[in-house]
Amino acid sequence: MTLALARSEPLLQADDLSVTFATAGRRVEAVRGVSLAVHRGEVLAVIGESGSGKSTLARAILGLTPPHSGTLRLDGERVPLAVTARSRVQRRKLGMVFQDSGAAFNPRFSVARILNEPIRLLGGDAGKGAAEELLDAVGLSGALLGRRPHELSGGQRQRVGIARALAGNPEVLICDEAVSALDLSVQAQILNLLADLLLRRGLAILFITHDISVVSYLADRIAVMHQGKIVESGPASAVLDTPRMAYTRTLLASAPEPVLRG
Ligand SMILES: Nc1ncnc2c1ncn2[C@@H]1O[C@H](COP(=O)(O)OP(=O)(O)OP(=O)(O)O)[C@@H](O)[C@H]1O
Repeated sequence: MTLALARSEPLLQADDLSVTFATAGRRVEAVRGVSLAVHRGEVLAVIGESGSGKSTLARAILGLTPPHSGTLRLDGERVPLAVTARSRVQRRKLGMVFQDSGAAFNPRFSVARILNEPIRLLGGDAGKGAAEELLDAVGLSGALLGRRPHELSGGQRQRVGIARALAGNPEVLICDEAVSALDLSVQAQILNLLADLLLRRGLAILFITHDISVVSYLADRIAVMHQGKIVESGPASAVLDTPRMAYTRTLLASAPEPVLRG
């Protein structure tokens, strides 16, 4: 998917990020010294089994779970790990797509309200057809603006989730299991949409999934996470075709056939 753009600063760069949870007298090192970089027009997939630390890594980058050490840069600019007024503004460069975006929507809100909330919050003009433009960007008709989440299909809800993530005009999309809850045919449509947005908007995508069958289509590079660490990374074809680590080979061996091939 990589655009033929001159290499500059990565849009997203994390160095030596670590996150530790202390619960009930037990320390869990969920993310251990993770470094990664994603450039404009590029998809980096982070794969790993459940509990390997993928979601914690995403949450740390988003400032939802502060890391205890490491550095984070967005578009070359250092972002404080702790959430501050300034880091909140800096993190507007990030958009987040969750596994089941619909579950996060207020069931009483219309699609228009779901989209207008972040538009207003980010200082945009919610009255000027911005929500309709967002729907258009994700391949949905403005006719859905009056619908409630339960009146949408799973695929439509995920498209609205992506539209909401785009509301702040982010440069980086962090997709955490963004297609894992969808039927195979709908997965393919959403992967195509993400590929399309990547090219049209010049985004960088960090695509987190336990499901290796979806990464061969979208990912330029793959980082394999195991017990909080990145144990192997490289171009997608190299990691998928000639994995170096036994862990990666086991992970790949347990994967179903790819949804789409790149
Ligand atoms: N808030 C928390 N408090 C304590 N431990 C946590 C917390 N969140 C995650 N963990 C632990 O951190 C480790 C990594 O979890 P994480 O959810 O990041 O993994 P994951 O790869 O995203 O898995 P999954 O896909 O199942 O969510 C696990 O051992 C998990 O139990």
